[in-house]
Amino acid sequence: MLFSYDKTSSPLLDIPQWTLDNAEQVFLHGPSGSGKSTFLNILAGILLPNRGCVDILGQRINGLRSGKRDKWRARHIGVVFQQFNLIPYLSPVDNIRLAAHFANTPNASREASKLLTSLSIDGELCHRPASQLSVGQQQRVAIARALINRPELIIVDEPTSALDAQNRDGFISLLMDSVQQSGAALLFVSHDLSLSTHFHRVDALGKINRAGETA
Ligand SMILES: Nc1ncnc2c1ncn2[C@@H]1O[C@H](COP(=O)(O)OP(=O)(O)OP(=O)(O)O)[C@@H](O)[C@H]1O
Repeated sequence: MLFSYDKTSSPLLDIPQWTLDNAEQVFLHGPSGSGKSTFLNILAGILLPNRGCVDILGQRINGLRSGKRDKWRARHIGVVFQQFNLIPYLSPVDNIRLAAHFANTPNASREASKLLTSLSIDGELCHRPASQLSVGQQQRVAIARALINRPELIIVDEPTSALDAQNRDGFISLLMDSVQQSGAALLFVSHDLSLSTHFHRVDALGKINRAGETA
């Protein structure tokens, strides 16, 4: 798979092959600007490779039209991005119900409340606008939102960089517990190598990216 933002320049990513097994938990690291977030966006079908293909669960996602790709992502991939991307004026419950709506997931309200309770967001907090939650609470809502459609793959892009060590460890253990319970595969991107001990496999983007070798 080859990718560059500017098609006239040399590729940012040139990844001959990379695979993730069912239920595998992989930590991917690399220096700032090396293309980690870009790689995640390609795996999630938000960006398309210029050449090559991305197959997830037997589906060639770069072969799907944009609308179908969005639907497919909603059903099969849960994402937690750096800024959480919660809708600020919607409550935790409504943020999660919206994600469920995109994937036609049934019983979303009941499931959303169950998930939020399991992540210690309950009572009045569930109905407050997301903008009025603390960073730690927003993270937990983002985890719940990533899990609501029972995705087979969860992609997490360094949501811990703004946290102190205690909150960071809390976030990682909540995430790992939730992912283990759901049986999903997990790809977690960070440049903080100290977090890598929690994972089955550790990959360096520079090792899997041929463009990185020559840069
Ligand atoms: N939309 C864009 N258009 C053009 N160039 C971009 C775009 N997004 C990112 N880039 C560039 O692509 C390169 C890789 O960016 P990316 O965000 O994937 O790196 P990263 O490894 O995730 O970095 P960080 O660890 O700092 O988050 C950087 O040089 C960045 O400036």
